[in-house]
Parts: sequence; C-alpha cells; structure tokens
Amino acid sequence: MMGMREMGTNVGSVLASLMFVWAIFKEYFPYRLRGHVEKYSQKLVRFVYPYIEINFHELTGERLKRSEAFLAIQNYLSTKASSQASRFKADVVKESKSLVLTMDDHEEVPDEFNGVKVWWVLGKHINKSQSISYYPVSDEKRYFKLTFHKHHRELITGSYADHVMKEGKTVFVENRQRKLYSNNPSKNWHGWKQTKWSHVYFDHPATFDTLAMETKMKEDIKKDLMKFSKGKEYYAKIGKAWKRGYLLYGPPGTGKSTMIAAMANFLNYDVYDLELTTVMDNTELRNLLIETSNKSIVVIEDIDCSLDLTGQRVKKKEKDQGDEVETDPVKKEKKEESDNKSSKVTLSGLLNFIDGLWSACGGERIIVFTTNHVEKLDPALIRRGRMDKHIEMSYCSFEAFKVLANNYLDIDSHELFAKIESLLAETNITPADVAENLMPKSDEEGVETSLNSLIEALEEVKEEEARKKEEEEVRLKAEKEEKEKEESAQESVKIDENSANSVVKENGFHK
Ligand SMILES: Nc1ncnc2c1ncn2[C@@H]1O[C@H](COP(=O)(O)OP(=O)(O)OP(=O)(O)O)[C@@H](O)[C@H]1O
Ligand SMILES: [Mg+2]
Repeated sequence: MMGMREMGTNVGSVLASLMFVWAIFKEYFPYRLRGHVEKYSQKLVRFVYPYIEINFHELTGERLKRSEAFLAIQNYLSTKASSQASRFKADVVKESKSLVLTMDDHEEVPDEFNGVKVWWVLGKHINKSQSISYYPVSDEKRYFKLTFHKHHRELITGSYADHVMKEGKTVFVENRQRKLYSNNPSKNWHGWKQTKWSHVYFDHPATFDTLAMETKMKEDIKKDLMKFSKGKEYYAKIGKAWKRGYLLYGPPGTGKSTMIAAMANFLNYDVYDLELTTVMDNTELRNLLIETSNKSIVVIEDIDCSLDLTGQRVKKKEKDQGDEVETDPVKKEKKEESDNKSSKVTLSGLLNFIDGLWSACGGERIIVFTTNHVEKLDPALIRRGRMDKHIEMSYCSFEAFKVLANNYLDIDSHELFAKIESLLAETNITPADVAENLMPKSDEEGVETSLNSLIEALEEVKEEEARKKEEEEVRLKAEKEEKEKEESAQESVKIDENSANSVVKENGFHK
C-alpha cells in the first residue's frame, strides 16, 4: 500500500500542474465558459484525491472541555502506535510497572479495519493571537486527523468509529492510574489553570481482605458494590440515576476512611475528597460536584462537623440536643471553621443536589458520608434513596481481630487467642487500637510480645471501663440522694406551711 507521504508527493505534483493550467485558462478563456470548467475541475480533484479527512479536536464545546472522542482515540492509538510509529511520547508510568506510550505530534499511524486501510495523524494548531492577557492562554490546539478512501465512508464513520471508541475506553480503564482529588478553595478557581480540583495519584493499600470486620458484612458490601458497578442497564430500566449513597458511621478509629479506600480499590474508581469547610455556598458545591468524573467515589467526611445543619428540618433538633461537646480536636477545629464562615453550604443545598441535579449529569458515582454521630443527622438526609446503604463500623470483634492478626503478624491461631476473645467480648476497643498494639515495635519482638501487649491494653481498657461504670454509678447515686433530699425538704416546707395555716385558723385570723 502507498504510504501517506508518498501519496502526498504525487498529489502535490498533480496539483502543481493543475494550478499552471488554471492560470493559463483564466488568461485566455472567455468568462462565460469558466463556470462549467470550474465545476468539472472540482470533480477532477475529487477523482485525483478520493480521500476523506475527519478531524477530532481535543477541546470542544463552549467551555472547551476535553473531548471524550479525542481521549478514546488517543488511548486506542497508544496500542497501535507502539508497533507502527517510530516517535513516541511516554505519558504515564502506571504504578511503576509499565510505560504507557502515545504517538508524538505529526506522527502517522496506519490502521486496518475489515481489510480497509486508514491513517491517523496527530496534528496541532498554534494560535498566534496577539491579544494581551493577564493570564497565559493555552494556545496549542491538538487534533487527530483520520484519512480514508471515500468508498469506505459508511464503514469508517459507522462500525470503525464504534470500534475505536470502545477499544479506547477499555485501554483507558486498563492503563489509568487512579486519582485522589481534593477541592481547591474557590478563591483559586479563576485565572490560568481554573481547576476546582487538584489531584495526586491514589495509591492506598487497603483492600477488603485487609479490612477488619465481620466476613458476612464484608461480603455483603462487596456484592452491593459489584451489583452497582454492573448496573448501568438496570438503573436505566428502572429510571433511576446511576448513583448510590453510603453512610458509614461509628466511633473514631473503626475503619471508615479505610473502608472508603478499600471500596475505591475494589471498584477501580477515583476518589473525590470533598472538604465542605472550604466550600462557601451551595452554588460552589454544585459547581464542584458537576466537575466530578464517572467511576468515582465522592467522599464527605465527618458530615456532622462540616455541614451547616441549618436546614429547616434540623433547626429544632439541633436546639433540642443542646451543645454537645466535640471531643476529637481535629473534628472540633473543623466544626469551628464551619461555624465561623459567613456563607455556608446548607443541608438542603446538599440534599437538592443529591436528589435533583446529580441525576442529570452522568452516572456511575458513589457518594459516601461518614460520621461519628449518626444520631445528630437529620433523618431526611439519611433516608434510603439518598443514603441507600447504612454501614455501622463498630468496635473490634474477635472475627475482626483475626483479620488484623493475619495482616500484622501472619498468624491464624495462637494459644493466646482464647483469652483475647473473652476480653474482646467484654470491652470496647477500636480496630485502630488493636492494630497499634499488634504492630511489632522492633525486629526482635515476636508474635507473643505483640499479643501480650494487646492483652495488656485490653485489660487496661476493661479496668478503665469498670472504673467509669463505678464512677457513673456513684454519680447517679449521689444525684438520686440529692433529689430525694430536695424532695423531702420540699415536703417538710409544705408540712410547715400547712401547720402554720392551721395555727392561723385556730387563732381565728381567717373568717
Ligand atoms: N476495620 C479496620 N480494618 C483494618 N484497619 C483498621 C480498621 N479500623 C482502623 N484501622 C486502622 O486504624 C487506622 C485508623 O482508621 P481510620 O482512619 O479508617 O478510622 P476512621 O473510622 O476513619 O476514624 P475517624 O472517625 O477518626 O475518621 C487506619 O490507618 C487503619 O490502619
Ligand atoms: Mg476517617
């Protein structure tokens, strides 16, 4: 087959001859006859150059978003380019294992589909605008040019285009390095980069295997996630937006954040960590959420600390609860930060978004809320449909301990396990504390030392709990006695009053 460059040279010489003929023709031909000749000459060019070109630009639309087609083509060609092209760009090194190659600018990559040959070239326009701007403007516009013979127009614009998009997306999923996004404060949204989210590569080692919790619960969650990720058609059929809400609640250190990482690793999704205290109002919240991509988990941690729960429905409840003191210093700060802001994200803003707009923009998103105080949340926020699945992360059970022992010490059983089991049944200790005790502190420390250190910690917790219980009992007893005293004092006052009244009566002061 003739290469594109060869073909280009031939076409060039033909065109040069035509130009020459055209000049002579313009000079000597009568004006009236020119129209006919022009029509036939166009036909001639199409006959000499029977190829069609289609350009796929990188940036499209009003807001110059990155075109999905461009990305898919880029990924599709990355597999072709490695065998056909000679100049590459190495883009990403995925988890330090493989080099992902993409074709370099102006490199030509041929491809074949059902015996039909096509050519791809990556080109770019340099915008030479002279406008003076405070911010540097991106002046490079890249595009892929697809060239093919006009006879195959239907095949190429139909099934070949589908094939490229599908393959490209598969390659993208295989090669992509997942990201952890955090939202930028809105004062940084304008100007040159205009990024609402900044990202780092997401490389958290947590998996469901390393997560300490009951096996049944774990399997349940895994099944639920799997069903969700494969549920595109199902969600379309029932007319529901392809999203799912999870609420993780439980005391600090029970693995809520670890669970989110395990979920992201399980599904191969990106994570958007949404820090609500830096979001000024509901409009900003909306703008942020609209910019999230498919296949992602949007996380809002400590919802009770970061969200202004001034939705009408909550006002009363908040008052009723009084000022509960937040003990965790990190969360306390977060709460104060949220309280100090002038404009705030409201509960109803968040609810509206989850319910309404969210449904209209893409799918395959999971939204996870975490909290230490589930009782503080408005039932309207956590009802099914908004938060579809509620997961309680609780104190360490024996089953959860076994997972941790396996992770940290590589053991399935030990003679000290029985003692630990009975201690765990009587105490409330978080998996974080168990993990901390199990982790060997030096190379010399063996399994037994770690287990004994855990037993010690458990006994301490048990003693502490017993002490607290005793104190509570003493306090309650004292309160009860105080109350009884007060009551008896009131009683005696009443008796005194009554007796005084009767004395008055006897003395005849009352008529
Ligand atoms: N269920 C668990 N399985 C495995 N490791 C755990 C688990 N729970 C806690 N850990 C360990 O304890 C550390 C703290 O846990 P994590 O940050 O997930 O707690 P959290 O529930 O998110 O706490 P907070 O409410 O304070 O945010 C983790 O780094 C992890 O090593
Ligand atoms: Mg956490």
